[in-house]
Formats: sequence, structure tokens, C-alpha cells
Amino acid sequence: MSREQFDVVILGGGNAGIGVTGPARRAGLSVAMIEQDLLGGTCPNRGCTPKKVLVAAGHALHDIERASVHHIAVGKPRLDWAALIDREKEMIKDIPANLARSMAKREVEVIRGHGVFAGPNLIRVGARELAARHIVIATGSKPRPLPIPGAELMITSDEMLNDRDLPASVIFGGGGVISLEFGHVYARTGTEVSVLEALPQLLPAMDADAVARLQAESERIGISVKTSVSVKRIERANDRLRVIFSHDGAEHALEADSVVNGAGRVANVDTLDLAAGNVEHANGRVIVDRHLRSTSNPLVHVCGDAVPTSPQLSPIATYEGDIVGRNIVEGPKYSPDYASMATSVYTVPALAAVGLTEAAARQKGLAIDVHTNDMRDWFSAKTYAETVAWSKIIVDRTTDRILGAHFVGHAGQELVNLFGLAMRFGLTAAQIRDNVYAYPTFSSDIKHMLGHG
Ligand SMILES: Cc1cc2nc3c(=O)[nH]c(=O)nc-3n(C[C@H](O)[C@H](O)[C@H](O)COP(=O)(O)OP(=O)(O)OC[C@H]3O[C@@H](n4cnc5c(N)ncnc54)[C@H](O)[C@@H]3O)c2cc1C
Ligand SMILES: NC(=O)c1ccc[n+]([C@@H]2O[C@H](COP(=O)([O-])OP(=O)(O)OC[C@H]3O[C@@H](n4cnc5c(N)ncnc54)[C@H](O)[C@@H]3O)[C@@H](O)[C@H]2O)c1
Repeated sequence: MSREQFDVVILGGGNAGIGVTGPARRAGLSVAMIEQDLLGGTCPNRGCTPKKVLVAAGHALHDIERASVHHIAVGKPRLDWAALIDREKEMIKDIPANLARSMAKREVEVIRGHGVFAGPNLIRVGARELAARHIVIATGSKPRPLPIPGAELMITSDEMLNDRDLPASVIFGGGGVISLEFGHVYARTGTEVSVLEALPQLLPAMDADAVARLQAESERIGISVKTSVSVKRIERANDRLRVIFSHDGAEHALEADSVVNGAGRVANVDTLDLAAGNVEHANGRVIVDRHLRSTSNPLVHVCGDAVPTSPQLSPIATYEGDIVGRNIVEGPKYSPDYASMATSVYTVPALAAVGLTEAAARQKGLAIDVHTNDMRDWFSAKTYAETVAWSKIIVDRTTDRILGAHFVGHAGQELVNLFGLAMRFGLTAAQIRDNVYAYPTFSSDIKHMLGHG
């Protein structure tokens, strides 16, 4: 077996792994990246990008639903699902090859295969052994395995993004981001959608009032939502599937064409032979310090979805990769700060959020002003006949700075980034109110969302 030497060996060529390569290569370090599948990983090939193509079709259907408000008569829309999947595939097909070119230009050696630890500073891939001064685990996540009979009958987002046949009915096990995003697109095409969530609230990490608005909108478009559910088993029912679950103290059964595992994703680290790398881990989670290094082997760094404690989001994977790259080059100086990072659930319309929920702010004992607005009667919402238009902005009473901003509809997926910027650079509510915004835009409503100061 040949042994080669690199400064940095990265396991995984997704957002996180690619994020490491910038600082490492700018500093002239030799870098090998091991990728077992498509370069780019989940976000561009099996996640954000193809998913958004389907969501965009959902927006078009939502506009058609409201066309009569603008005195436009349209017939019942008919979506060619197979052609939409083809459109999605066409849009992403060149991404892995483009990234391969960009890695070659950066002089990163991309090695195809499944990498595993063979020692504390040694990685084995196929017949090659790579010794490294630093090893990066950037292996992403995978759907949480559910310990129930029939779990193997469930499909995942991968199949939903590939299947050219539109199912007539779908049950989602879990009421998180994936279920709601795909559920909204399916429901708007006429598919019968049911969501079974274990906890009392859908999207448990999001602001409860925002989720209540989104749940109401989801139910308005025909999605059946059940919370506080325990899914017991899944079984075949002729050519359909049956989900047995308990709810309100009774056992129920629901049938559909497909059942989706929407119960979260876990770090993809169980096949890395972490013990051989002296990498401390518990329940499939690598233990990391505040610089994203393994606590037991500081030559090993972790970033992206493989980090068990940070949000599993594409920009955060890139950000953590960059931090790991800079720590490798400069020593352990940098730690991630997630406080002002915005996120959106791309339902139609979207739920968008940055910062603290109201419950979290109250739990911290902060003195806060909470500005909650149902904006359906505001001019901009009425112009576009928004079915839901809602915001909650949480302001620190002592500093007048933004602590959190939450939106459902009303261009929230764009507006949330302005609030992220305001939080990051410490703008006060008074300064945000004082700004002059182009009119008429959804942004020009921001000053009203913040009350009158
Ligand atoms: C359906 C879906 C939709 C999403 N939508 C959004 C969205 O709209 N916005 C957003 O911010 N986030 C979204 N996400 C989350 C986002 O995709 C992830 O947070 C992000 O891709 C994580 O990047 P990563 O580099 O950590 O992991 P990945 O992109 O998964 O990359 C890990 C790579 O490692 C490779 N690998 C694993 N093990 C090994 C090994 N042993 N050897 C070699 N290679 C290995 C894998 O093949 C993979 O390519 C979505 C996720 C899903 C599933
Ligand atoms: N728009 C985006 O940014 C986006 C889109 C898709 C996915 N993602 C990322 O991918 C990750 C995975 O998405 P996801 O939707 O699978 O996870 P999630 O964490 O958003 O939601 C999982 C849900 O399943 C519930 N659950 C867990 N076990 C269950 C069970 N046995 N029965 C019923 N419900 C159960 C949880 O309480 C939770 O509400 C997310 O963490 C998210 O960060 C992001």
C-alpha cells in the first residue's frame, strides 16, 4: 500500500469540505479531498438547489390560485410532474463537473472513494494511505434511521427529487423542514398530504406563533397535520403503505402511496472508524471543542452537517469549513458564531427567521419589546393578495438592537437577510426605522413592522 503525505486531507466534497479548501490553498498547503459520490454534496445535487426548482413551481401555482384577484381568468392548472423533475435535473447536471474544474484550478487533489481513518493522522481510501498534518471530517448527514418495524419502506428526499411519477398521496413521518417544503409543493399539485409530528409543535425550533401561522396556511391548502403522534410501524397494504400511529391515546391507521422519512438527519460519521483515528464520539456524534476540533485528537477538525451541535444549513457548512480552514492555517483562533444567521423554510409562502424566538428571549430573562403584525390588510399584502402576511420582530429594550425577526409570507425569505445584517452589525431599531426604503416594496414595510419607537 502506497503512503502519501498531505498537509490537509478532507473527507467529503460538499459545502463544508469545499469551504476548507479556500484558506488552506491560499496559504499554499497541500490538500487532498476524498469524495465518494458527487462533488458538491447534498445542497446542489440532492438538497437546496433542486428542491427550490420544485418550490418555484409551487409559487407559480400559488400565483395562479390568486389570479382572479387581478381579474385574470385561468383554467385549472395542470402540472407535468415528470417534466418538472427533468427541469430540476437539467438545472443541476453540470454542477459536479464545474466544481471538479474549480478544485483542479485551486490545485486540490480530488480522490474518488470512501475514506476511513487508519490511524490518528492517517486516512485510507481504496489502496492508498494518506498521512496528513490535519484531517477534516466534512462527511455531511443522512436521514435519521427510525427504529420501527417497516422503516425500510420509507423513502427520503433523495427519492422525492428523483421520482418522475407524482404520488397521489404521501404521509410524512416528522413535521420538520423537509416534510413541510415538499408537502407544500405536493399539496399544490393536488397530492393528498399528511404530516405526523412527534412533538406538540411542527418545526419545534421555530417561533411558536410563526409556526401556528404556517400550520394554518398548510391546512388551508389541504395538508392534514397531526402533532404529538407516535409512529408505531409501517406495513404494506396491497400496492399502498399503511402507517400505524398513536394519537390522543388511541391507535390510528393511515394509508398512502408513499411514506417519507422526514424525522431529521444525523451526522454521517458511523463508517469512518473514528476509534482508529482516536476521535472521541458518543451516539454517533463527534465531540468537538469551540474551534470545531476533536477533543481527543486536535489534528481532526469537523465542519458542516457532520457537526452535531450546529444547524444543518448549507451557508453554515461553508462558513464552518472556512473557519476550519483558517484554524488549520493560523492555529486555533476562530470559533463559529451563529447568532445572526438567517434561515428559511421554503414552504409557499415561506417561514423565515433569524435570531431568538420570543420564547428563547423570555427564557434568557431579557427585557424585550415584541412587535407582532398581521399584515394582510397592509397595502403591499393586499396588492399581491397574500394569503398570509405575518411578522414578529423582537427588540432588546435596553440596547434597542434586534434580537430576532420572524416572518411568514410578505417576502420574508428576502427581508430576513436585512435583519440578519442589522443583527450582525448591531443596527438599532431606531436606525432601521430611520432608513429610507424604495417604495412601494415589502422592505418599505419594515419601519411599520418595528412599531413607532
Ligand atoms: C432535501 C434537502 C433540502 C435542503 N435544503 C436546504 C436549503 O434550502 N437551504 C439550506 O441552507 N440547507 C438546505 N439543506 C441542508 C444542506 O444541504 C446541508 O446543510 C449541506 O449540504 C451540508 O453540507 P456538508 O458539506 O456538511 O455535507 P454534504 O453536502 O452532505 O457533503 C458531504 C459529502 O461527503 C461525502 N462523504 C461522506 N462520507 C464520506 C467518506 N467516508 N469518504 C468520502 N466522502 C464521503 C458525501 O458523498 C457528500 O458528498 C437541505 C438538505 C436536504 C436533504
Ligand atoms: N430550507 C432549509 O434550509 C432546509 C431544507 C431542508 C432540509 N434542511 C436541513 O435538513 C435537516 C433535516 O431536515 P428534516 O426536515 O428531516 O429535519 P428537521 O429536524 O427539520 O425535522 C424533523 C422533525 O421530525 C420530528 N421527528 C423526529 N422523530 C420522529 C418520529 N419518530 N416520528 C415523528 N416525528 C419525528 C422532529 O420532532 C422534527 O420536528 C434540517 O435540520 C434542516 O436544517 C434545511
